Amino acid sequence: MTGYKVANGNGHSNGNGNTKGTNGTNGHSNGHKSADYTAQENPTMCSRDCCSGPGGSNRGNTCSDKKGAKAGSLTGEKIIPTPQSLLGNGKIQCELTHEELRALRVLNEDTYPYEVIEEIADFITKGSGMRPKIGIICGSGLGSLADMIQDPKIFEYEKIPNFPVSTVEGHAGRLVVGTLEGATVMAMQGRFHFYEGYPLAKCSMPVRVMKLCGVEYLFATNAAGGINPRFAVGDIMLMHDHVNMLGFAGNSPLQGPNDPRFGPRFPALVNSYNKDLINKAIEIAKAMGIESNIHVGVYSCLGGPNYETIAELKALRMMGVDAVGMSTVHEVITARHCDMKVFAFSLITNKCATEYSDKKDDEANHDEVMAVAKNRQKACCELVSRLIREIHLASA
Ligand SMILES: O=P(O)(O)O[C@@H]1C[C@H](O)[C@@H](CO)O1
Ligand code: HPA
Repeated sequence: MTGYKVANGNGHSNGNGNTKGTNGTNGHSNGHKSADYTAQENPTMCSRDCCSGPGGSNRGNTCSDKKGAKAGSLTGEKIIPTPQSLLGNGKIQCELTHEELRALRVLNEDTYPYEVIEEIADFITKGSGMRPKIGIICGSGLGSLADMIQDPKIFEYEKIPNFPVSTVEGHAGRLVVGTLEGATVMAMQGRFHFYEGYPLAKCSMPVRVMKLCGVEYLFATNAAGGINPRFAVGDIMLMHDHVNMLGFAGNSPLQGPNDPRFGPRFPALVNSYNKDLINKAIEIAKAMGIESNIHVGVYSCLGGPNYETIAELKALRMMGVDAVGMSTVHEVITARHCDMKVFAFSLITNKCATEYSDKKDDEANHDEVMAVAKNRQKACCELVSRLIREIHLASA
């Protein structure tokens, strides 16, 4: 390993296992045409595939006319508007305001336009009266990182326009803006995971919000399984690289049209993890007396929500992966795309078995992940706050 001053030599060992739908625009012939609908004529709308599925497939064939739809029930069931039926071909008029329609469209889109991200960032900077310099993403069970923030302004995700919501235990679902060690920061207490059903661009959209709020440094943390046999539960692995397994499968947060206001079409990802910050973190760990619990290594993100099979873990190890999780990589890609400096670490919450065994102990589980995170939150908080202090002092 080059470039890192790990004194205990127990860190990274590279390599070898040791160390949308449109509404009724075609095909719909059973009595009603989407273009005929107005709020006045028809306050309710059929939500079946025949009306609201892609292209109006007319599959249901039970929806005979708009009179039937207006009555609100054709077969005794309640008929409700759907996003697809409302957003179809632009000819539909309904009682939703322009803003509500736009919000529905954004929630149904995979990617967020620059202007929408800008609006979210404005909402946060105006609401907090701050332009934070450091963004923090709290991993599973590591929400206490955000509890350290002084004079916090708290934004519940559900109250932020066009923001997704957190669905995972251990991810509170709020954005905390304030100061930490003198620096202005914003922290996500709860991130979005691919397995929650969000596309990767949506999972990492908050990183772009951070950028437009003024954030220059991204601190991303996660709970991860240790594959490197030298890692113990409770250790911290500073990420110096990653293997993007979702990318191997052709999935990226940068897929789709590229908006150059965020960054280039083809960003380079070598040196994604800031070496100076890694070295500073190692120095801090020495000063804290936890040097023997610190490693530098390679993280890989799988889609989850299932934990990995033994064969998968063996394969990851052969690829040089030291720790495995279900997040962070797409956030880092998005951050590097818009030229943020990145510092990221994994808290090793469980050891991953790479040999077959009947021992139940070998099975990862989320309760254990949360319990270990709770136990180690103090050390993680101290590492983060001391590093932020260094950044702040260096820029003062
Ligand atoms: O958000 P992170 O990556 O810290 O959460 C990890 C991965 C899964 O969400 C969960 C599994 O226990 O913890
Ligand atoms: N695998 C994937 N994600 C995880 C693990 C794991 O073993 N532990 C915590 N998050």
